[in-house]
Amino acid sequence: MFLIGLTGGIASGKSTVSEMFRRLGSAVIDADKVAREVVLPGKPAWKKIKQIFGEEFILDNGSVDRDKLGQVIFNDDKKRKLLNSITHPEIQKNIIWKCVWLLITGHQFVILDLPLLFETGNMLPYLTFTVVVSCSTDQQIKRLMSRNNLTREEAINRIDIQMPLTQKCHLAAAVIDNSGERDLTEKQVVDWFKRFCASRAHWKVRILIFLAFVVLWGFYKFILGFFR
Ligand SMILES: CC(C)(COP(=O)(O)OP(=O)(O)OC[C@H]1O[C@@H](n2cnc3c(N)ncnc32)[C@H](O)[C@@H]1O)[C@@H](O)C(=O)NCCC(=O)NCCS
Ligand SMILES: Nc1ncnc2c1ncn2[C@@H]1O[C@H](COP(=O)(O)OP(=O)(O)OP(=O)(O)O)[C@@H](O)[C@H]1O
Repeated sequence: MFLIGLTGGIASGKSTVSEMFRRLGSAVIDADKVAREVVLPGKPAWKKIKQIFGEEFILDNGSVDRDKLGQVIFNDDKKRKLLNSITHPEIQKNIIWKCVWLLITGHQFVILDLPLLFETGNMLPYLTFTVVVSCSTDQQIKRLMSRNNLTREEAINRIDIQMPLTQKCHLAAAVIDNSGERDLTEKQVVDWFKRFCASRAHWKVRILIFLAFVVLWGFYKFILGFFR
């Protein structure tokens, strides 16, 4: 299985790109969705949030008040680290189980859309390849302001708490530029998908050569034993 870590800055276009990979046939694990699953009412992380952050972060219907929690953790390093220490181990476990399930069910390509891939580093040892989705800081600010209804200051603040996008681009094996029109991004996605397919084909050939070698070696030993 090819497990491809997809990351980027906040609102740089990770979901947009992972949706393009999904349309080409990849399975996608979205860490933001997993982060929502692990805080569903009654789950261990939900209990800890209720206990540590307080009842005021739980809505009447029992779910976590995401807006309120966001207002706090995006403005307070200590509280963010605290929330991370509650949610990240649960998110990681859930992702690993999802990967095992996708492996068992025969999926060849899995895109792991993980915003904090390089910040936490937890999933890096399991990945075949890393891809960063990039755009300019100005585009990030504009997209974040219009999607999340934030002020410019709030948007800049959310960008600044993550590792700089330029640094992520240096760490990744590939960069997909999402600063232009969506169809330009899609062309790059198709191109990378073709390369992944070619790379998998190379692996298949290597495995076949190895198996052929093992069979020939066994046959050679058998013949040698026969004439002794
Ligand atoms: C604070 C929460 C409740 C806000 O929820 P909300 O629905 O408003 O935002 P959402 O979850 O869709 O996140 C949007 C983006 O914010 C950024 N972000 C979220 N959490 C963090 C964090 N702890 N540190 C840095 N950036 C973060 C990511 O780029 C993410 O894609 C939520 O983000 C959360 O539970 N965060 C902690 C878990 C986490 O680290 N998630 C990130 C993916 S592993
Ligand atoms: N090439 C593009 N041109 C214009 N708008 C775009 C482009 N790509 C993405 N967007 C818009 O920018 C916003 C952020 O995109 P998206 O949700 O894919 O980012 P993300 O990196 O997944 O965000 P997050 O970090 O919050 O998970 C969305 O409203 C999306 O529709």
